[in-house]
This record gives sequence, C-alpha cells and structure tokens, in this order.
Amino acid sequence: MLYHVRMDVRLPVDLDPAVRAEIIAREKAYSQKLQREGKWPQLWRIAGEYANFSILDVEDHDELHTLLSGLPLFPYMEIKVTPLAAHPSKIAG
Ligand SMILES: O=C(O)CC1=CCC(=O)O1
Repeated sequence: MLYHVRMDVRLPVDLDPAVRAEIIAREKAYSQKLQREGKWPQLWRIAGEYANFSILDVEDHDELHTLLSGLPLFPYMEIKVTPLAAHPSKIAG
C-alpha cells in the first residue's frame, strides 16, 4: 500500500546541539535503510520549511505506524498521513 506522508520537524530550540546532531544522524541512517529496502521510495524536502513529503510503500497501516513511530525524530514531528488509491485515469507505466 502507498501512503503520502507529510512530516513537519519541530525540534526544541533549546535542545543540546550534540543531541540534535545525534538524533538527525540516526534519522538519516534509519530513513536510508528503509529507502534501500524499497519501503521509502520518495523523500522530498518542502522548499523553505523543515518538513518533507514522503511516499512510503508498506504492507498495511500497522507496518506504516511501526515504521513512523520508529523514526528517531518521531517525538519531534507532526505527521499527516494520506492513504493513496489507484486513480482510474492513470495510464499504465
Ligand atoms: O529532515 C526531515 O525532513 C526529517 C527526515 C525524514 C527522513 C530523514 O532523513 O530526515
């Protein structure tokens, strides 16, 4: 199943810079592992915002939740999920 996910990052301004850097490094490693596995096929920065648009390709809502709640930045993000269905006008390919 495909999901469109918007993630807005809201790190506290007073967070220790070393802790911030460590969380972001773990987030990068976590997301790149999922990208290599094909579960996170699209990741785009929203220009001008500390936010991204992602497409996630997982089995079901439960796997999506497991994946999202495992993000190192999960405690610091607002996440909006939109499940995607096939559009009848889309041509093959
Ligand atoms: O910086 C972000 O948009 C948050 C994030 C998600 C995956 C990643 O590597 O960073």
